[in-house]
Amino acid sequence: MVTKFSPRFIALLTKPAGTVLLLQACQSLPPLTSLLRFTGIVFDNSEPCFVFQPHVLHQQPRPQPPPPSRLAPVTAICQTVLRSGYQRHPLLDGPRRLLREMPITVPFSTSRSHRNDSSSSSTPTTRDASRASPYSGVAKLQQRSRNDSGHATVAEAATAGGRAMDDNGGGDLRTDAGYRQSRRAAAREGKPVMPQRGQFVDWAQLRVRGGRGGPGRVAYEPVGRGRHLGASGGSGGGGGDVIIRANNSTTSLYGILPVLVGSAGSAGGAGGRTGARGADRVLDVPVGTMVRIWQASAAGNSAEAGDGLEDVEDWGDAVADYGHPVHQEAEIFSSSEDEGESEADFHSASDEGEQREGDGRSRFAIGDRPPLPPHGAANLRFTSPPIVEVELTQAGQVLVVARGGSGGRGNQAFPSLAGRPAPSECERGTPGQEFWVRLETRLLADVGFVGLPNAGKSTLLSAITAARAKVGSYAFTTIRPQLGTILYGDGSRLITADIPGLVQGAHANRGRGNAFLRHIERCRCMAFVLDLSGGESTAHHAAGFQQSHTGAGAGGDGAAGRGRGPDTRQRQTRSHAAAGNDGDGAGVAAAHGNDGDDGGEAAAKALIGVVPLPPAEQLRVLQEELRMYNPELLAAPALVVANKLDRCSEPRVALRDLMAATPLPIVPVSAAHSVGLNRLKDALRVIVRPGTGGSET
Ligand SMILES: Nc1nc2c(ncn2[C@@H]2O[C@H](COP(=O)(O)OP(=O)(O)OP(=O)(O)O)[C@@H](O)[C@H]2O)c(=O)[nH]1
Ligand SMILES: [Mg+2]
Repeated sequence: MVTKFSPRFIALLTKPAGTVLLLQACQSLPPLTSLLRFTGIVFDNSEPCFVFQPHVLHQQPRPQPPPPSRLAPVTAICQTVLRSGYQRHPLLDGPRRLLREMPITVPFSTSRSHRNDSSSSSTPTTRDASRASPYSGVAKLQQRSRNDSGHATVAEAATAGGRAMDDNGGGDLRTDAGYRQSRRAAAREGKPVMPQRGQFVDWAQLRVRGGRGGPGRVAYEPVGRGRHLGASGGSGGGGGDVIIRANNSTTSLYGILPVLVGSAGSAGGAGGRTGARGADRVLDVPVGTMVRIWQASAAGNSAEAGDGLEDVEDWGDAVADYGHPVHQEAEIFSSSEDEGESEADFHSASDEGEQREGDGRSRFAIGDRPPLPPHGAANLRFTSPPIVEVELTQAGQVLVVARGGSGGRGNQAFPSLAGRPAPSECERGTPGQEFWVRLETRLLADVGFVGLPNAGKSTLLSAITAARAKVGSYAFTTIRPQLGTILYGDGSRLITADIPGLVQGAHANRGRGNAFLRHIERCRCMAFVLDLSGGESTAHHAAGFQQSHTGAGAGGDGAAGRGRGPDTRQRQTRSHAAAGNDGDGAGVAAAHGNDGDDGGEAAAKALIGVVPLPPAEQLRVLQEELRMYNPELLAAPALVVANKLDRCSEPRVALRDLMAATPLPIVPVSAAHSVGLNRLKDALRVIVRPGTGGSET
């Protein structure tokens, strides 16, 4: 069938992409056209020849465009931004690329599931995974604690291990004594500690950068019957975006890498082929996550900025190290320094020859390294307001936080003048956008336990769910919210959340109140957990105080309290623990004994809940704090859990006073002695799902 080879055909044959089929126009053309995709005509001595792409012979289906529904989330988020009156940002302008299901290429496995790129050869090796794992940072921390402090520190940590200091976490790591020891050693030395797997991480801070665009290509091909060469270098592909997506199956910000970079675009090819677009990096966050974006220059910068090409191994360590400050508990963002980071740093980073197609991680690692801040959360500070503030309120909403750079033009895109040699210029791709992102998420629970410190919230959670919350006879035992699930006989379940204790002034962020109050915003219902024996304790304390002063045996009540107390792990490790209200007499008497006349300190203790207020007063304080923080919170269905019934000498009187103070339903319980818990579970179910009454007992 092929009769003649035109110069054009010869040129096509030299293409690196493969061969083409040249067919002369003949009778067999009509049936062939149904099989083959026509791509062009060349004329050779006035005889028309037809050029077809060979792969079509296999009748491959044409690539279908992605379903248009993928665009919907983008539109949705834009609308959300507009509707909610947030400042519009160029990030949200213009047409959006279709969101591709590309990997996050997180080079380690976490409790969060990240999808891997099907085309990616970047599946991490075991060695890579261990290197880049957040726990490699912990291992390093452990190592460092050994190095810095010698065996004494580790031995000390091992001793502390017997004291059951474990935090709220779960999972395999709970059994890893070395890991726990390293956490304790680090905490003692004031170093930041990574959260344990299973812990709820409610904020994270990271740096995002779109992938660099691929470079253009300089290439030539014969034109005009091969008499001279024309430019045929294609443009580079665009860099991948960094995208944040709200996902229902993600519950925590645990394990988020401190730096996310979109993959770079591929270089352009000969024959006018455009390079492939870099892979997007999609970060799944829980629904309800607040995303705040700052310019890259808004925070302190690292001395390591733009220090050229680095070995992948170094990079892995850097990521692991940098992971520590990201999850710190630091709240203050007060001062800032200008970053002084130059574009040239990035330009120098990505050389054409170093780009590897289809390997997001290597591209992420080599030559495209964004500057890292020095260790310590104190270095991540923003004084200016964020340029974008968006809450992802629905599953599937996406936000393109950093767009990839555009690909450089190949020499084909440059003008060529007749009679002059083809242009030999091409462009490098532009770097992607770069920003700081702070993510804050909130628990989503059916019921939130709200109470002053030491009211028994964690004890209650442990009693009615399978969760094992840390219990202690001192205020602020719980510093991270924890979830638990109540299972009912009919198979239904309720998610309950133990929120850290609130103090007077929490709405003004006293005692990190804001961090805790925002979790309450996401609870459908509220259970105000009160210490029913609160008012009495003050009287008991006074008695203990008098006893200690008259020398009539300090802490008699305290001894009784300890005897009754269910918490066998009571420790006096914190300064205010000495004044804990459980096992209390001795501690409070001692505290009062030191400064018995100091009314200011007593008031301060009452303020943080160490000396519990009467139940009605506790409720008033809690409701007042909620009202000051967000008045809508008080509209949520609620009930009162009157806890520590066993400690109350006059329960009827206390309950009657409480009923007079509030119209809310009151459920008296003793969490420690499992009294009234079934009744409480029923009541919780009724307020969460009205109409699903019925006794469990
Ligand atoms: N006698 C008695 N003690 C209780 C009861 N419930 C809790 N406690 C004790 O009260 C103390 C505080 O309990 P937690 O559950 O840690 O209190 P919390 O409200 O979670 O405290 P924070 O985490 O600091 O907000 C512990 O010593 C518990 O053993 C109860 O029903 N009876
Ligand atoms: Mg607690």
